[in-house]
Amino acid sequence: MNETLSIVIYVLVALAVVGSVAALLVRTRRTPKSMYPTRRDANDPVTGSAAGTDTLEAPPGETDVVVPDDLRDLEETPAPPARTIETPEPVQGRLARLRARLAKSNNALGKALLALLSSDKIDEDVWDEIEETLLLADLGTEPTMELVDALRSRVKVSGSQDPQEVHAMLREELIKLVDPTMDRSLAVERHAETPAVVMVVGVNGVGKTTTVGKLARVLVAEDKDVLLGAADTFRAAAAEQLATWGQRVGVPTVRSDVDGADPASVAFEAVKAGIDGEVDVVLIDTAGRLQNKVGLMDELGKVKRVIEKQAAVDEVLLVLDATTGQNGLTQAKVFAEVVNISGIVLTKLDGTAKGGIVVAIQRTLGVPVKLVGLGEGADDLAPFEAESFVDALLS
Ligand SMILES: Nc1nc2c(ncn2[C@@H]2O[C@H](COP(=O)(O)OP(=O)(O)OP(=O)(O)O)[C@@H](O)[C@H]2O)c(=O)[nH]1
Repeated sequence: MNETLSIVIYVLVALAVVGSVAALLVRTRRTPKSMYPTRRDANDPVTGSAAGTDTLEAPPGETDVVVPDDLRDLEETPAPPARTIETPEPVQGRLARLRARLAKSNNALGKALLALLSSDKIDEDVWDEIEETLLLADLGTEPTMELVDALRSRVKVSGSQDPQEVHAMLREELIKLVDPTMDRSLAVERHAETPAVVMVVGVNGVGKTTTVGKLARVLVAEDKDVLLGAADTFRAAAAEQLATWGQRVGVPTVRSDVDGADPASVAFEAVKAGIDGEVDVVLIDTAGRLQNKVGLMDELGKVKRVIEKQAAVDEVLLVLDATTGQNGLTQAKVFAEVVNISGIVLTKLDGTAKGGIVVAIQRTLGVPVKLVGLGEGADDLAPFEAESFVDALLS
């Protein structure tokens, strides 16, 4: 009897022990995970993963940095209710579509040049017309002269009037002008301790916010962890516009709800959140500043200096609107005096036959065009490649 009683007691004790261990395990699993509890590695989940059914992940935790007075309301956009995150179009498909669009918008230029070069006899009048066509495409005076001179002497030396041969020569000379040797890669690789930081600058209305949104999509499609900083505190709706772009691909946005808050502080907080959250890339949108307003341009320099207190700025992308032609060049020069521009984003190339501006800008600044905007759609941003650009012009 005694023996039976001890067995029953043993069984009860054993059951109680197993029960409490199980309860402990379940509770441990339910403990919410912080974004990256330890150093991030390849197995960590990607915030805002491109997977079509993912929901938004909470933005990085609070920072312990002292927030300036006018930024008391600085906040990261609260995680919105679960929503479907868009999957950006893969790079290859996007490029093929955009190439076709570029070819279409520059059709007039390509057709005019080929028609001229196909004439029975390439005489002085034809050369004059070629010159005029290139100038109208915003190639700029010096590059136009160089190209026409080079082509003339090649045609003379070869004695060829065969349109196909002349076309091939024109292609080669144009590629030389666009310069395939320039490094057009984007510096978006994370450093050991800090994210890559990309600042996007330019005058108002050129497409900065749209470019930041499109670029975030490209990076998310490449499985990068991205965070946006809305340092455009000048235009009230800009932060909202940026946060909407971010939400679409599941990327958090650091912003201030105070109108006219100090943009440098917002940029600082964004980079801080990027460091704490161990993201790969922080993209900073800035206000469209009028390049003739000295105060605003000084402010842009300050934004950069403040960011650099915590992390290197890897790219400063100057956004220029291709439809503004030579005016864009004047803007570019003023910006280059305030910050070191590392690359150009040429937007609205879909709406102009003035693709020649690419050459003029690169010549003036000595900085490569790295990206081109070819439409208002979310995936209408393409890396710039000299050869395919020229092929699109001449197709
Ligand atoms: N067709 C075309 N439109 C574009 C392109 N990029 C931007 N846009 C449009 O240009 C307009 C201005 O774009 P935003 O991104 O708001 O310009 P922003 O430079 O941020 O403007 P501010 O915030 O006022 O400084 C919007 O209507 C965009 O849809 C492009 O590559 N092609």
